[in-house]
Amino acid sequence: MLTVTAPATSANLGSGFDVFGVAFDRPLDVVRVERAPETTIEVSGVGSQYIPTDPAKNTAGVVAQELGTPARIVIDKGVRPSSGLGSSAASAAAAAVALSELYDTDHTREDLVWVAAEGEAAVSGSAHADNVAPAIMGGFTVVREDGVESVDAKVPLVACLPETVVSTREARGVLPSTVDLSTMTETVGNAATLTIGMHRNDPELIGQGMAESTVTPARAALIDGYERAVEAATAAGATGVTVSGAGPALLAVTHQGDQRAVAGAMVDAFESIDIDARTFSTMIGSGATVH
Ligand SMILES: Nc1ncnc2c1ncn2[C@@H]1O[C@H](COP(=O)(O)OP(=O)(O)O)[C@@H](O)[C@H]1O
Ligand SMILES: N[C@@H](CCOP(=O)(O)O)C(=O)O
Repeated sequence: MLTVTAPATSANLGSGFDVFGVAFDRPLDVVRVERAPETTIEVSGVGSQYIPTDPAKNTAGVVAQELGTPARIVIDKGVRPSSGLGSSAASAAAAAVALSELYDTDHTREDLVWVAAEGEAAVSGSAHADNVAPAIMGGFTVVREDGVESVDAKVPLVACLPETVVSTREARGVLPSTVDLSTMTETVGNAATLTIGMHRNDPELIGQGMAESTVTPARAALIDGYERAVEAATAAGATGVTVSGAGPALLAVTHQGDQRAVAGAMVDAFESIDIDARTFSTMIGSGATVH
C-alpha cells in the first residue's frame, strides 16, 4: 500500500484566526491507501473509537469522494481527535496527498489544500483550510480565499494538551460575529508582527504577535486551567502562549533551550487542578510526506 504521513498542526496562532497555521514535527497520522472499487475506511490509534468509518463522515473519505479516487484507506491516528492539534486535518491532508499520488492526478500541493478543506467542512461545519495548509505544505502558512503562502520558518514550539475535549464545531459556536474597528487595528498589527517574526525566525516577535482579544478569550473560557497554564509558561520563558486551533491544546513559542521548562510548567499548572496533560516539543516542521 502507498503510505503518507501528515503532522499535527496548530491553527490561528492567536492573531490569524482561520488564516495562520504551523506544521509540527510530531505527532503524525499515518494513512495507507490502495485502489478499490469503492471507498472503505479502517481506523486505529489514538482516539480511534471516536472516529467514524463511514467515508461520508471521515475527513479522509470525503477527500476520496472529492478527488473521485475510490480506495481502501487505512488510518493510524497519532493526533488525538478534538484536540486543537488538527487531528481531522492530518487525516485529510495525508489522504489527499496519498490518493493524488495513487491515481497520479495532476493536482499541486496547493490544489490539495482546497480538496482537504472539504474534508474539514464535513466535520466542523466550515471549510477552514488553516490546518490542512501546513499539514500538506509544511512550515508557517497563510491561507486566503485565493491562495496559500508558506514560509519555511524554524522556531521552537511547545503544545500542551490537557485531558479534556473541545470540538471545533462547539468552539466555533462561541465566537462573536463582529469586531470593532480598534480591535481590528490591533489584530492586524499583531498578525503583521507575527509574520515578520516568522521570516526572521524570531520567537520574541512571534510571541508578541500572537496576542488577540476576540477569539482567544471566548475559546479560553472553554478550557479549565487556561490562565494558570499561560502564566506558568510565560514565567518559564515562553515568548507567547495562545489557544491552539479551537482548543483545548495550548501553543507556546519559546527560545531554543526553553522548551523543557515551558512544557513542565504547563503540565504542573494543569495537574495543580487535577487535570492530566501531555506536551509535544517540536520545531515548525514539514508537511505531508510520501514514504
Ligand atoms: N480522520 C479523522 N480524524 C480525526 N477526526 C475525524 C476524522 N474524520 C472525522 N473526524 C471527526 O472530526 C472531529 C474532530 O475534529 P475537530 O473537532 O476539528 O478536532 P481537531 O482539532 O482534533 O481536528 C471528531 O468528531 C471526529 O470524529
Ligand atoms: N481556524 C479553526 C481551526 C480549528 O483547529 P482545530 O485544530 O481545533 O481543528 C478554528 O479556530 O475554528
